[in-house]
Amino acid sequence: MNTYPLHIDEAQQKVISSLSHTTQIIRVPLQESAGYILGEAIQADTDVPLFDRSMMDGFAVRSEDTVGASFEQPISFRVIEEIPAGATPLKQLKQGEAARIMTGAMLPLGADAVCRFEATKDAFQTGVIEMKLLAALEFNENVARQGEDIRKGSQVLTPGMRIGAAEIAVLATFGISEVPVYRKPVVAILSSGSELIEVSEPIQPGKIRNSNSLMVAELIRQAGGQPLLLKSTSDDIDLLTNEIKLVIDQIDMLVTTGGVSVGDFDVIPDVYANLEAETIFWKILIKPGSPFRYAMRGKIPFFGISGNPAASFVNSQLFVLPALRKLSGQSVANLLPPMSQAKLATAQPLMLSAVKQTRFLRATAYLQEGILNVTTAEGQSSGMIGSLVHANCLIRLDGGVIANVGETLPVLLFGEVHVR
Ligand SMILES: Nc1nc2c(c(=O)[nH]1)N[C@H]1C(S)=C(S)[C@@H](COP(=O)(O)OP(=O)(O)OC[C@H]3O[C@@H](n4cnc5c(N)ncnc54)[C@H](O)[C@@H]3O)O[C@H]1N2
Ligand code: MOO
Ligand SMILES: [Mg+2]
Repeated sequence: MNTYPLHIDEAQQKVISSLSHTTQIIRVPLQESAGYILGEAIQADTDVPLFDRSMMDGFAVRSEDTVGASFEQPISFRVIEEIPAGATPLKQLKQGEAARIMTGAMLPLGADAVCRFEATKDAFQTGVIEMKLLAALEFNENVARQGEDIRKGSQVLTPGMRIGAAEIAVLATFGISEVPVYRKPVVAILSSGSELIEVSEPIQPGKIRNSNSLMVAELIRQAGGQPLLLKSTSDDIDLLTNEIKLVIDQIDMLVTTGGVSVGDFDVIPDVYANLEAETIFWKILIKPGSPFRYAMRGKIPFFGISGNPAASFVNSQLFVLPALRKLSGQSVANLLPPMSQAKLATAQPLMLSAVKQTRFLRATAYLQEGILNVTTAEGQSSGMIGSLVHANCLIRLDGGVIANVGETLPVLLFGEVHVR
């Protein structure tokens, strides 16, 4: 184990390199597949579109027949049939002929362009047998060609992609109602602390409600893990050990909150030792969240995150979620949290302690005149949760720095950014 606190970058690399991703594939119904990581490549077994089709409500024509058409000199066409979407055309277009056609309908043989109703004279009413065209059309105008979107045989989705709305649309298009995905990593969450009471319990002197468990569970759910909430337990080594033992064979990761500093009742190191987990490192040069402890029991990583709620949040963003991305099989260029650059828009410069710690300040990033600005939230103490509610990012400030107003700083975005 390390004898000195680790730099954040080193600590993150140690976590990521200690893990390998799950390869177990399950099949889930398409409508429940969002948030899963795709486990197999998806090949296009047909062209998309499957047939040449109209992009407009109007008339299918041969573009060569439209040359010279204008408002002053319309060209007349004989309407030979009507083709609604979903129907197959019965006739082939010959010179001077048009077919009334709706958006999405199959183009008749012979046609190579579609004119909109708006480019014809008095053609909105149905049943007209003569169409007068007011403008010339180019070859392929208002036509979607077979395979122009996706070619048969091409790989449309690759393993490791996170399934969202767009991927669901593609899977639906190819008739994949059962999706091969990696099983979601199961992450047990256990909050330790004799002061903790359940959310539904009335408040008692000296006690606080357990807010960490559900917060961490939600972060895990959003990142594609399956949270497994254990009952929060007092700072009792045996009780905590047993609580974990009950589930140890069914989990991929363990997150404990609290009990990792140097207090008389900070018993998490003993609990991990009881479970024969090997400590990889303890303490990092960050604030909040410095007493973070990382251990491994065989292949199962144990994340001993700090009990202070804001520290719990930061430890989760910096360690738990990148680890989850790796375990879940997600192929992203960088498993670390996505960083952006934002201009410091506070009234005063940020003055930091000279201690060589990387600070993660709760902050709000917003767009103004195309530039990402950031202001710090009121209340940066590790125990505060109020300031998290209004924050959408964490400003990263490396040790011993003064950040001036207008300076560009790295920010870890975790929420939506709005325009101001
Ligand atoms: N002598 C020292 N004391 C402390 C140090 C230190 O270096 N020397 N480090 C401080 C720092 S920094 C942090 S961060 C905290 C970390 O404490 P623990 O991780 O051991 O967490 P606890 O002691 O269990 O609790 C801390 C704080 O958080 C509240 N808490 C705990 N669990 C929950 C929960 N599930 N939901 C809401 N709030 C929770 C708890 O009541 C405490 O107030 O240690 C400092 N001390
Ligand atoms: O690491 Mo603690 O969260 O700095 O207060
Ligand atoms: Mg403590």
